[in-house]
Amino acid sequence: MGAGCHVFGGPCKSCWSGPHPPFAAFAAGRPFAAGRPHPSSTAFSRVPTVHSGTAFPFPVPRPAHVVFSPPTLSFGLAYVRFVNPLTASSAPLAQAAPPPTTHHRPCPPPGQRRSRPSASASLLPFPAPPPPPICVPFHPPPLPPPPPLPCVWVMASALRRVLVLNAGSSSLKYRLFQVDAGGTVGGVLATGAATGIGDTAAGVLDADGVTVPLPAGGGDGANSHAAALKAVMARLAPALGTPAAAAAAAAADPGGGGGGGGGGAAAAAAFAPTLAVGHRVVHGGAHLTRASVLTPAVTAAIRDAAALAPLHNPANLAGIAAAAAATGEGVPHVAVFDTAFHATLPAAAATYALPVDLAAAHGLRRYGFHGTSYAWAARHLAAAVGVPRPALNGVVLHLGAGASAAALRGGVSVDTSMGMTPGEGLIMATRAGDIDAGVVTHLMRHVGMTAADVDDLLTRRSGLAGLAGTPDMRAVLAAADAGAPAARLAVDAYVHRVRRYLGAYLLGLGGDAHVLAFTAGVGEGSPRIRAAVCAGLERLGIVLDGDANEAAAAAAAAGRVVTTISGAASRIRVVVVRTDEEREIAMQVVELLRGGVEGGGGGRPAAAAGG
Ligand SMILES: Nc1ncnc2c1ncn2[C@@H]1O[C@H](COP(=O)(O)OP(=O)(O)O)[C@@H](O)[C@H]1O
Ligand SMILES: CC(=O)OP(=O)(O)O
Ligand SMILES: [Mg+2]
Repeated sequence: MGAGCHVFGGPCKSCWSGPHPPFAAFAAGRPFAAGRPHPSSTAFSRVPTVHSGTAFPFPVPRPAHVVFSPPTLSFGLAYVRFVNPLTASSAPLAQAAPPPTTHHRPCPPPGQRRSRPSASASLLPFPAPPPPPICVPFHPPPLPPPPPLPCVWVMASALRRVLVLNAGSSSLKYRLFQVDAGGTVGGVLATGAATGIGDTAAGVLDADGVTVPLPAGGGDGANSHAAALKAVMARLAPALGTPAAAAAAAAADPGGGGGGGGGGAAAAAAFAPTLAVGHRVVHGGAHLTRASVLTPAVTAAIRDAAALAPLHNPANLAGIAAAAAATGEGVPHVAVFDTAFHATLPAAAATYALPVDLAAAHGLRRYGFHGTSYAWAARHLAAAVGVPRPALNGVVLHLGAGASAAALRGGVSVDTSMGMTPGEGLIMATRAGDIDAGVVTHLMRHVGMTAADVDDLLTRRSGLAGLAGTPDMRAVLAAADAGAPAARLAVDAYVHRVRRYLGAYLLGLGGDAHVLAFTAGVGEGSPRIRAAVCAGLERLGIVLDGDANEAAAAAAAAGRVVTTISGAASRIRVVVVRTDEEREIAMQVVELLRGGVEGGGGGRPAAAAGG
């Protein structure tokens, strides 16, 4: 960090010697111009040492691309320099790049050892240096390079809206939030979801309750994320007010009226850098352990991690590329990682019992997912239970289409059921969860399946879909009620798996849990599953109140985030948390850009981070 550059705090003498150019531009009502590079853009010393104590000692990337440099303290304003999220051209960005993941290193002939990996490439805190690894060739699928964006300056305190994009494999959900002058994420200005992306049939965009077909046969391909994003940005143009979004609206609706797509000229005129975009990114790999402004280095690391989350990261990257192209310059993009919340996993919980050299060379370890949902739960549970967050112990069950469990000790993740990929752990809508690795080799040796076949089987054709013929728990429960044996077995196996993890985590917490929380589609929607999970656990201190359990959905529908469903005799408070991953992402975006609290996704509670 350059002398005098007080990250988050004081004047940045090494950046600006005279009036601060972006502030001058802002004061004059002009869009901010590209700034000259910060002379010390590897500086960002306020990132808390999440690798202290029991935390996993991974190198925490220092987001060199973000430099808070208030020029004049009397104004109380902070500027954030956002460099190009997607190109890798500038020298400071190259410095910021995380260590290369080892699977990109060239391999010697199979079976031969390669030279010892560098310290920065070692992923686990092994006490003794491991022997040189045996090389196993590993080739992640190639992904197209994202489009370039120029450097921009944004005044963080000017943020008034955050667009959150959650790009799934076949869907693109979005929500546009209002942000007030104090940085509080407020009302929803627009919401919607594009579905059917990648299908041969036409996809649809459901925007604020209005369903429209996605454009088919366009120049950039029908039913692609890019096509869906284009349609979404056209709908949002009046609210977004970026020149690129306005141009998209004008192109989609040259008449300028109706359907939410008009107003392009007005939007362009009203352009101001008051918008940020938050992206849900499922896998951040070993190095992206907190919400990060998208830079070439960050984007490259997400691409590296795509091999570990093949259902999710490629879709996330497609969403990022399409959104960056749609918003144009002047808009910071921030990635919020599912894996980040689990950066605190102790080594014992994150380690696979594999040869240490092989694991280190190839990043074979447990990461954990659904961290945005757990961060949201942790935000709300401490207050609901009445303990400070750094003292909060409990178990959270995120039971959605993808499902996982997490144990929180001291408000941070100390164990979780998903592993290197989001395939481990609980039975899910279409994923098998835990399975003997021998099943995989058996299928390959004796059934003739390829790795891709097994991937497809375990991630898309298993779970509830494999057991009961439908991925939807509501349909499975209805079939079970109608007496279908396969559906009954599916429910029993599902509940059995959840209880296996619940028991393990309660034991891991030494019986000292304040709270058991259910969240996500099944966790929030099904009193039956909640009751089955909690049945007979009175001696462990878990006693449901049947009426409260049945009434929880109504409380959630009325806007309540945490609803208690346990009775007075319950030592452990049992609750339903209405998860809101999009709002959590928006909050982390604002927190990051304003330089205040360092994100609930950072694996440490805000208080411990000193924010
Ligand atoms: N009332 C309900 N009872 C049981 N399951 C439900 C209910 N509502 C939704 N679900 C299940 O929740 C799942 C979707 O959960 P959600 O958290 O929205 O998943 P995701 O975000 O991973 O797509 C679906 O598989 C659906 O079957
Ligand atoms: C990580 C994961 O499984 O996400 P989802 O539940 O959205 O599929
Ligand atoms: Mg989900």
